Amino acid sequence: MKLRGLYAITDSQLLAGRLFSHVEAALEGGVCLLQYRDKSDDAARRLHEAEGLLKLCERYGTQLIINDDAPLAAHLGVGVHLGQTDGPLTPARTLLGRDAIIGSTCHAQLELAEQAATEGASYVAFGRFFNSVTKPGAPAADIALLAQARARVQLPIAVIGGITLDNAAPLVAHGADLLAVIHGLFGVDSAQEVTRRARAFNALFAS
Ligand SMILES: Cc1ncc(COP(=O)(O)OP(=O)(O)O)c(N)n1
Ligand SMILES: Cc1nc(C(=O)O)sc1CCOP(=O)(O)O
Ligand SMILES: [Mg+2]
Repeated sequence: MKLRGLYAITDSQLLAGRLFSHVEAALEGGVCLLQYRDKSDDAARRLHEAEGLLKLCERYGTQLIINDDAPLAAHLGVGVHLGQTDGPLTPARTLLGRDAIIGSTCHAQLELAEQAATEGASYVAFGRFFNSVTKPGAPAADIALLAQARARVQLPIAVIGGITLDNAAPLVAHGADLLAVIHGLFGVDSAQEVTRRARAFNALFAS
């Protein structure tokens, strides 16, 4: 499966009361990967929501990724995204199997991306490229990093942090494969607008 296009990420506060409707609207517009990102420790709600999102993803032929939680990903038979403090990649690969999609946060450090590739990651993620409402304190990354990453790491490259329709095109032009977006996709009341934005993000990969 080719990892290229919009990588939609949920946010429990932003999507409170409209998680499924806004996610379905995004899927309608086209989503390559959907990440369920819930930073709470409400295990029952997390399981219920992740199961619901998996059903939606299956209907639209989209892969679901669970943020932080490899055991939950294993329970559902889906992929996982792990940050630098979310546990090692190698045991996650053993747990989830060779076909699972496993992503790794590499901030702005090429060495972390090379290590992630060695340890079996499916894609590497760099960021934050712009000011982020969701995670303002994330370490900053510069767009020049992307050409270096392309040369040194043979994996799909995800970019994240403050990405909107107004600033995403240069990231794609400099080698990004996946645009990982929360607020720039879901930060709007109208489900129709979410669908429009999803289509517009994907159109950036058309040429
Ligand atoms: C695609 C993607 N890239 C980076 C992150 C950030 O992961 P992490 O550093 O573990 O931070 P949290 O998202 O867990 O707060 C991500 N989730 N997805
Ligand atoms: C979850 C996350 N990780 C980041 C990193 O740089 O690693 S930035 C970020 C927030 C992404 O949300 P938004 O699209 O609303 O800025
Ligand atoms: Mg994490």
